[in-house]
Amino acid sequence: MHETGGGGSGTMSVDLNDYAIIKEGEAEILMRKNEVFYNPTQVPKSYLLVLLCCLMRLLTVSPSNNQVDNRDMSIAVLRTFISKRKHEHEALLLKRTKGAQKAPEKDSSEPDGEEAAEESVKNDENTNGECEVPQEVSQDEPCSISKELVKAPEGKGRGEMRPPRVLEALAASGLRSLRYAREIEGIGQVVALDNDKVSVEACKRNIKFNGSVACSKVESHLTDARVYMLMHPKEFDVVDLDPYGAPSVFLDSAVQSVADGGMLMCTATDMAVLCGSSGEVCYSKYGSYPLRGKYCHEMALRILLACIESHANRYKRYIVPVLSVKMNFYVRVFVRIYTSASAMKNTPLKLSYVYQCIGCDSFHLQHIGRTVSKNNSVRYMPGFGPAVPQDCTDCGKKFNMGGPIWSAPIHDQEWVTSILADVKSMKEKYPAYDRISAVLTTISEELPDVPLFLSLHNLCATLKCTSPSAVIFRSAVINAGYRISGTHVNPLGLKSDAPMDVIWDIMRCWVKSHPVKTQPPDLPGSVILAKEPVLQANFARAVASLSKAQAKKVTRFLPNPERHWGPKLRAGRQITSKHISLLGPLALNGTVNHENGEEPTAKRQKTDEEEPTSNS
Ligand SMILES: C[S@@+](CC[C@H](N)C(=O)[O-])C[C@H]1O[C@@H](n2cnc3c(N)ncnc32)[C@H](O)[C@@H]1O
Ligand SMILES: [Zn+2]
Repeated sequence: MHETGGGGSGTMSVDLNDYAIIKEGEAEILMRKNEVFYNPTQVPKSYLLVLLCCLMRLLTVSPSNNQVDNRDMSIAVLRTFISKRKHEHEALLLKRTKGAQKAPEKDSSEPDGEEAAEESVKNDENTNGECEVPQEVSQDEPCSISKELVKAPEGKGRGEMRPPRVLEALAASGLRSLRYAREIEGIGQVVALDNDKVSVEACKRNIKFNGSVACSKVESHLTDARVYMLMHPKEFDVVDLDPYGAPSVFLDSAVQSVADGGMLMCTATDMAVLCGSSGEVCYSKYGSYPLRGKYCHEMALRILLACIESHANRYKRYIVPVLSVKMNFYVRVFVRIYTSASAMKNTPLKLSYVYQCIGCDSFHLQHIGRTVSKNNSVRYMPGFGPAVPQDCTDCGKKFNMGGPIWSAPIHDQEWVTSILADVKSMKEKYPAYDRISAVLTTISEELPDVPLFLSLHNLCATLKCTSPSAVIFRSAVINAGYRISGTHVNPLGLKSDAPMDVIWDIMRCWVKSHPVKTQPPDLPGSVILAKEPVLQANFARAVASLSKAQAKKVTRFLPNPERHWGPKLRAGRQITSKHISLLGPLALNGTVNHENGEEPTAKRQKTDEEEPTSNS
């Protein structure tokens, strides 16, 4: 028998023989042996599905868990968040001290960013939507740091920073909250919610099992997270959403619960929806149309960001993404949230529609909004359109239109560098070190201002030619005067600021020296190759054709850790013949086939239904 207690929350008798102990990082959680289902993707809300019963034999289990990546990455981001916030706080105090010295008659009641934002809102209401702001108001600078930050209820003196409070809105057994509390120095209270009674009981048991630090820092509540977040506006420095499937129903309340300058961390695992298996479902959940293609996972990230921004805008708030990752079979974004009615006007500049050719997969972005600068002011205008003619100038086919997507940067490279440096300095603290450091390394080399990416395989499939090596192709792009990088989303993806006509010219030149068999003349590839290239591509190897990490042979991608790697069923669900027909026979292994269940096939069958009807 084990008496768990402490933190003033009473004691509880637990017969350890009934449990397996699952350890991850410094946290340990108890799983009932006779019920245990250790879902390698999520720690379940109930443990009915007995597929991995061999685990029951183990007393202590080390999770081979791809959710570990998710939690490790979140811990890494949180560590950087705490250190950055400290610096911002010190800078704010310094600014205030200097301000007070310059104008001693002004006291701390001077409007700060938040009050200024409120004033800006009032001004907006008075101007009846006339969108002009003085140019000297910085368009990009996050303009408010929470007043709460300096209230320091737990601090010793005025101006001391309060330890960040974290809300894990969908906590299940509490493993994530426990890791945050036990592993992150300087963290404040962690509130773990779940609307499932069994999960909350498990969470409470686990808090006690993890000893005094956990007991003093982590609290667990049985409640609907949406209601709780609405009841606690701007109260949490960090809100973590890690749902089964789509986070969309939680976003509206989550964006309201984050303090100014705070962070929202949000996972979405409904990749099939976000990647275009049923565009209308994606539209109903996220307000954007996905497009099927090799870049669909990056598009998924950008759809999620656009959706969060749209919820934030409803409350005169806006987001600043610091890190957006596609890992395994989910996407997760880390965004800061600020309040400013004037900065919010920039949102349409950060969103775009995407036109994707149904014949050759060329894609083009169209911004929703633009600005016009005149004298000392900026005027906000709708974007110019259309960005493309009715028919693709490369192959003559029609376009599908997707989006809107977030087309501004999805990472803050300074943050990425700090997170990566921090992760490397504490290697042993991250069970998923290899994976998260590889992802962060690749992200650190991504072109920050290029949304979406090309697939060399797709280009070659369209032309039906052999593929140049990535190094040769990258060299040709660089030699043509453009930039190119990899993407963490896809080992074969290439981000470039070269326009599509340049890309096709490079490929036309490649085909001249690597001829293709004659094809029917109306195929997109034949139409493209029928034109002479304007640009004469130079395939001589360019110095920058390998990224720094590639040149140093630093790992950028890891192979999947096991066969049939993919999302598991929601905990507690039985696999039935219905699932097998939906998910394929591999579902019997508890996995959804990654290729079939998650990502639409690369070169899809183009059906008549996919062709947009003509306007006439
Ligand atoms: C994927 S699990 C969370 C996993 C956890 N974050 C981790 O890292 O181990 C999602 C949890 O959300 C809970 N949930 C679903 N809807 C909820 C709601 N409206 N309010 C609170 N919890 C909810 C479920 O009961 C489930 O335990
Ligand atoms: Zn085309």
